[in-house]
Amino acid sequence: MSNPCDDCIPTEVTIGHASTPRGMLNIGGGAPTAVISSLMSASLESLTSEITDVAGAQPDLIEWRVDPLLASVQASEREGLLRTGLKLVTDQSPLPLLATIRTVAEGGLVDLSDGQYTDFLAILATFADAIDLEICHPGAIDIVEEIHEAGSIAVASHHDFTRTPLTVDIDRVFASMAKAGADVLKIAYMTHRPEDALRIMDAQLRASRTYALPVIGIGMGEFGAITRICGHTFASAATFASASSSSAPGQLSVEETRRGLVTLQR
Ligand SMILES: O=C1C[C@@](O)(C(=O)O)C[C@@H](O)[C@@H]1O
Repeated sequence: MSNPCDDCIPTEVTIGHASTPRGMLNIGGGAPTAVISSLMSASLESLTSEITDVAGAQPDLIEWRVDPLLASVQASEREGLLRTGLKLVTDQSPLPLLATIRTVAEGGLVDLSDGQYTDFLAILATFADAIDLEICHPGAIDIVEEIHEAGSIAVASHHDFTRTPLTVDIDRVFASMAKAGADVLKIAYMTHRPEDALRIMDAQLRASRTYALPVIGIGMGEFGAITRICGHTFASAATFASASSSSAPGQLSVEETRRGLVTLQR
């Protein structure tokens, strides 16, 4: 069967570098939908074993969710912990690494000042292969260039853990991400009915045809499960799956996700 997205502008983004032990991964364009699993450790002690567990599930890329670790200590201790954790994770991960600080405003665990959020992302960009950038966070747009100069990839993101926004609002979010110069555009919204999943897949397909960039669309919750396996049909460059622990409601395991992706990709 021909690719349903034949009329899209082909795009491929490389995450990581062949020169590191983590290697590199191409997403978007003709590449199969990549599977990403998250590290959710709240302590340095558990990070090492979690890396082994997550890598053992064989995703294509590892997301380090830094917010549980940062939330475990006082504000004054956070930068030191971030630097130590970054060294540990980049040294030990056998796969390319996406570093994410999910703030409370977007369903995560840590609340940072605006300056601290962007400062921490700039530190992460010096070693991590890709950086999640909450596009609505004040100052986020201003550090896209810094992320690029550090040799990393900017994955613009927008999350709503309560609902799926209206189509017009999702389209606007994608437009602001592309305008900011992001390399990958990602949305993740809570679904409560089948129509929510349809809206996400519709918007992600349109965005992939509008911008020459890889797009990731995720529906959280029960009705969103289909969005996690339909990447080939509806042009989602990557998806998230649980390995050692789940980082969002409705995630399938790496194995289930891969089986679904392979079944629908024919
Ligand atoms: O953006 C996402 C997607 C996600 O929220 C999900 O629903 O799988 C999981 C998060 O860890 C990740 O940063």
